[in-house]
Amino acid sequence: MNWEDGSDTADLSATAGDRLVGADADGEDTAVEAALRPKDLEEFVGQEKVREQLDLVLRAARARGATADHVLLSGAPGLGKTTLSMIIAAEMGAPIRITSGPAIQHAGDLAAILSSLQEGEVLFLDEIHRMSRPAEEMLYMAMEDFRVDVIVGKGPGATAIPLELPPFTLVGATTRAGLLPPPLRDRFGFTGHMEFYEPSELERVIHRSARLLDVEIDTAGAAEIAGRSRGTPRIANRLLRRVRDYAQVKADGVITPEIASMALAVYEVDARGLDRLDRAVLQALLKLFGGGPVGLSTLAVAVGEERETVEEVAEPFLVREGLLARTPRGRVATPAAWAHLGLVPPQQGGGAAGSGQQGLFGA
Ligand SMILES: Nc1ncnc2c1ncn2[C@@H]1O[C@H](COP(=O)(O)OP(=O)(O)OP(=O)(O)O)[C@@H](O)[C@H]1O
Ligand SMILES: [Mg+2]
Repeated sequence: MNWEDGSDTADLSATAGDRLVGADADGEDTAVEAALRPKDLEEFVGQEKVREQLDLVLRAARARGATADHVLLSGAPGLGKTTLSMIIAAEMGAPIRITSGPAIQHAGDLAAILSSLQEGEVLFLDEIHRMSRPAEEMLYMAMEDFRVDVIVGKGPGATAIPLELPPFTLVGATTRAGLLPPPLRDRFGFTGHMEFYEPSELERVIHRSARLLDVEIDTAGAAEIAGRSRGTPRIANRLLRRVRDYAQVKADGVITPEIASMALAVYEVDARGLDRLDRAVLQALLKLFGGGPVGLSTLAVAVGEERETVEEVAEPFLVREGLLARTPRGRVATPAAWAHLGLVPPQQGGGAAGSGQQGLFGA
């Protein structure tokens, strides 16, 4: 069941995938994550709103002896969508079938899966926004009427044979809810939006994982790792494993805040979770362009990366952290960016001489 091996998420994951702070799953994550996944809602850390709402949906369905309504989970990579889908099946005492949008090329692929579902089964459709059009249309009918039309034959002689399906629960996951066509979105009875996690929640994730991995960690050590995990449990678990390696090789295996920060210094993950690429972008923006505004292409050339890498790999987190802003005139550093890199912003506006460099780049 190597469905999460990332082979269908080509795009930028080559660049993003080998980053310690990348949110997409790499090979090692895939292997370890199964063991670290919470098994029920009780164990699932944080996401209070989604958890409470989902708990009601599932309890009510159980009380009625019915199959739960279709559920859509949206949120950034690594926040727990796959985990939650498995929890839904477990809470309903139902088996789960796992597939993904890109794996369904033809409507026929989907028909084959749907027609083999058992009553009450959970069908997890990951990256549901990447499904083909014909498959999507077949899914509409399956979700609403538990029926599909299987097309037999080609051309004018083709006929549609209706096929009844047992009631099932579709759990769709997407990192891009905005890309879902409204008719599809509307067919979900419940939509859960996963938020980035608070550091205190990530600390709980880290303590839990440390226990499962049989690693000793103190409270401050967990806090140190949590603060660098970019609001994402997957990253927290990955950093924990790297810090554990360091603690094992360089110390007595116990993770203290000192060990955590020395370990993460080796991996160039700073106190705020920025890595080498993030800092290179900020540094170029501040040191070469006086804090901007500067165009994306120019910034990319300055750090020796592709435009897309800067835009899609580095910038989203920098923007989220309030370190960088995208403006119509170009990329601009915020005061927090200067502070984070320990640099002093050039004097703004005032008629003082000596700000020649500033003038070159506007502002
Ligand atoms: N709320 C949580 N509590 C504890 N651990 C969590 C939680 N959410 C996620 N994790 C851990 O983070 C890892 C990644 O979670 P998961 O695979 O469910 O993310 P995802 O949202 O499906 O990511 P992707 O978009 O890449 O598919 C798992 O190992 C899981 O154990
Ligand atoms: Mg997933």
